[in-house]
Amino acid sequence: MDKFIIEGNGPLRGEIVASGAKNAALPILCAGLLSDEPLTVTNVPKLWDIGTTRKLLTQMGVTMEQTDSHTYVIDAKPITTCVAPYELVRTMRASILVLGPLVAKRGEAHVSLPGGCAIGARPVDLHLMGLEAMGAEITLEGGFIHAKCKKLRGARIVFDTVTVTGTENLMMAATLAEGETILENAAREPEVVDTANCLRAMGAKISGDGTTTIRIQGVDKLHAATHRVLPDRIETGTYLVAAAVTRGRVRVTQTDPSMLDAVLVKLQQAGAKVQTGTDFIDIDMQGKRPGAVNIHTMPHPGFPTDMQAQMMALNCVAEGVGTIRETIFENRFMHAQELLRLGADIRIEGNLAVITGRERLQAAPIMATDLRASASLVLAALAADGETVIDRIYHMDRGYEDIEGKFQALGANIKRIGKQFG
Ligand SMILES: CC(=O)N[C@H]1[C@@H](OP(=O)(O)OP(=O)(O)OC[C@H]2O[C@@H](n3ccc(=O)[nH]c3=O)[C@H](O)[C@@H]2O)O[C@H](CO)[C@@H](O)[C@@H]1O
Ligand SMILES: C=C(OP(=O)(O)O)C(=O)O
Repeated sequence: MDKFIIEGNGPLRGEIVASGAKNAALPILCAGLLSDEPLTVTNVPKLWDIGTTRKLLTQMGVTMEQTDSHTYVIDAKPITTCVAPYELVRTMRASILVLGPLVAKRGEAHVSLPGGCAIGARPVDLHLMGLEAMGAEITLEGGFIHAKCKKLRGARIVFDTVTVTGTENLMMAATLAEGETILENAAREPEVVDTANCLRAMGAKISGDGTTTIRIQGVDKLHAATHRVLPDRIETGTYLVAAAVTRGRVRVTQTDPSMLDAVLVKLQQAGAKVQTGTDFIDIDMQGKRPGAVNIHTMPHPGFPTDMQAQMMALNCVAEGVGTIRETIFENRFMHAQELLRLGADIRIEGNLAVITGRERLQAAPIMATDLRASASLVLAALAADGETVIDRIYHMDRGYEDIEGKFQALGANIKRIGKQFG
């Protein structure tokens, strides 16, 4: 199993390019199932989850041809089966995103129930409730969701909890339904908007994405299109926090600062000088130790839960006491146990973490438990004295392209032992 060896060696300095967003690329690749004509997707990040999506689609008979390092052409015309098997779904929960497109276009779907994961139970009841409201017949048997419907019909669907993939799944399904679908209390994440942009390029009639009410007027069919995936705001944010943790100065280019408002405000509160252009963000700690910040995770445009672990790493080395309240997932503090092993001072009370910053952390062998937890451990290791070995970093390969390459470009002393991904 791959490990990272990281030696904290002072401030990170330099420039990196943001990759395409994992959480937009995944629904967009699945949107290819909605048409019998090809969908070309560019700026697809090189990640494990993209490889898993490719396996998932190709085992259905769909072709997903890679035409250059970051471009895929999906052709769902030759589809032979509408099954998403357990072996793939269990490694990537976002596999649930094939459910809506399959029922809408093919009239049936058989998707393994994703089950719980390291960050919480993560049920999919709202995805199912929405499809049922649109006329699908849903049964659960043998660990599978079986959904059937000759033709979905438009419905008004009210989410009692904001769900990102739930919004995307139902928005995709509604593009081919009869009549109008209204999604209330919809997720406003930029990745939902990017998915809507791709669907519109395919001929879908969608309005209101980016607000809490999305309206979709069903059409008979979707057509060929090309779409560029938007930049990854969480990857961007992770490198900005890495700069803050190491008291460095970093520029992230080919990104979009408008998607990171809540994160940039917190970095400024931590003492960072932040400057933005249309497609870049500069952060400069001017050699100073960051100050502790208080975080409360919220659906977009609030502070993203996917940046919570990284901010905990920041608070571990900050001056003062910072609190983090996780309101989206019930079990997303797994990184805290490992940060403690590096000498951090963290007290957990339910969904609240109280962190007292330490001037320095000390290297120790630690283990990654989920994607963003891994990122927080890398950041903490960069600010620790000595050589930290992080095990199970395959989690990080799910969501960060060329991790070592990008950190090394910023001057970090990081190397991988084991088999290089890619
Ligand atoms: C591939 C992808 O885009 N993943 C993101 C997506 O995950 P994902 O879409 O799975 O997360 P959701 O937005 O659905 O989850 C939000 C909350 O709603 C609950 N819930 C969700 C669906 C449902 O049917 N019933 C229910 O109760 C969840 O358990 C959780 O407590 O949004 C999360 C929240 O921003 C991010 O952390 C993930 O990175
Ligand atoms: C939790 C995440 O991803 P996923 O929903 O794919 O597990 C994430 O990107 O932080």
